[in-house]
Amino acid sequence: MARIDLDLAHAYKPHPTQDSDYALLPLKMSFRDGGAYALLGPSGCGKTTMLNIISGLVTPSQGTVTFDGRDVTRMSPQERNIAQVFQFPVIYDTMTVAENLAFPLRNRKVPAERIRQRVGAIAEMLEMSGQLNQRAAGLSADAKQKISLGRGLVREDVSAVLFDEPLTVIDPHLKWQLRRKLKQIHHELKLTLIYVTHDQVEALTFADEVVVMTRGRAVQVGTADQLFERPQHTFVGHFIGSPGMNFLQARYDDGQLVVGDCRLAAPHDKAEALRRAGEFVLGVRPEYVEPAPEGHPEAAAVRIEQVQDIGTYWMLTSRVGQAVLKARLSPEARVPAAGETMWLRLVGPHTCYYKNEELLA
Ligand SMILES: Nc1ncnc2c1ncn2[C@@H]1O[C@H](COP(=O)(O)OP(=O)(O)OP(=O)(O)O)[C@@H](O)[C@H]1O
Repeated sequence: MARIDLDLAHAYKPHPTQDSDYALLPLKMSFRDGGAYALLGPSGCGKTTMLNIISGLVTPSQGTVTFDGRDVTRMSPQERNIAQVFQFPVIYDTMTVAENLAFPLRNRKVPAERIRQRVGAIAEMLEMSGQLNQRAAGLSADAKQKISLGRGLVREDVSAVLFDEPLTVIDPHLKWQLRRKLKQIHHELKLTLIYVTHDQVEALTFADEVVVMTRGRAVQVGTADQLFERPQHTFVGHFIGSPGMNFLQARYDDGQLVVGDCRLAAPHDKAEALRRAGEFVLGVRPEYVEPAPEGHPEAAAVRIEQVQDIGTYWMLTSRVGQAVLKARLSPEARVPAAGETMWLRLVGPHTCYYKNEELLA
């Protein structure tokens, strides 16, 4: 296992001049030895590029990759000792499940007894012990991908195991089970795992820390809780959560926050930073927008546009000035009707404030 440090940028085209020429803008980042990470972001944000730079399939156009302080920037995946699992199964159809799992170990001349133990342990973790002597050719796509996962995890001496959307071909129910399994395997094997996905649920259930990426930038590295509670960038607020954070244009005026036509009391501990910022964006998650009594200093009077029953909660859609405001109400709350005016609290301990997309206070 290794600690991985990136200090680099990457452009596929020569002579990049503007931000949009880069697949990865200049970044500095570390992956802890034995940590489970997810690279999360929409299509084209640079996740696969980052993964391929870590594995050695792509050489960064500038900067370095180090494993435990050793410069590996120009080394191949073999020299870096990386295991990789791709979207689609990479296995030998003519071999049995056991032979497929053993293959990476045989290649490395691991003693036969150790291979037997390790293949047995991995098959058990993946619940494939009963299929060890079956030929891979006859297995379902799900089972074949499980073998690919097993082949990625079977070696004990790898620097890291990298996964590129490995559950794409897996049936939704099994996907859920395998995500949990991978997390459990991580706890048992203590391997450094890096997992690319565009699915926030997949990232948040699998990883200890999630790297959120957009347009070639890693905008925040954090635990599920940190990404939910204190998004460092508006993209994180928007991308994490369902629906994401509400964003409202706001300005500071004489000890108050002006949002649309409403004047709200500025939070004491953040008032100075907001005064200095002048204009900013107020961010509040639908989960933290609460009904408030009429005239509450931290609440705005809003007109309810839509009320949806989501089963375990109500989702209100309202408007503050031009902006849409979503609120998630518990089933015990009094539910307003569309067209009603209601007071909703926007300023509270969970409210975040942004300037130029970055967290300000
Ligand atoms: N081999 C390549 N040559 C040129 N441009 C590339 C190459 N691979 C990726 N890109 C570009 O680099 C940017 C980042 O792509 P990348 O595949 O890393 O994103 P991603 O987040 O993994 O997206 P996806 O989930 O769609 O794979 C995109 O604009 C993409 O078009």
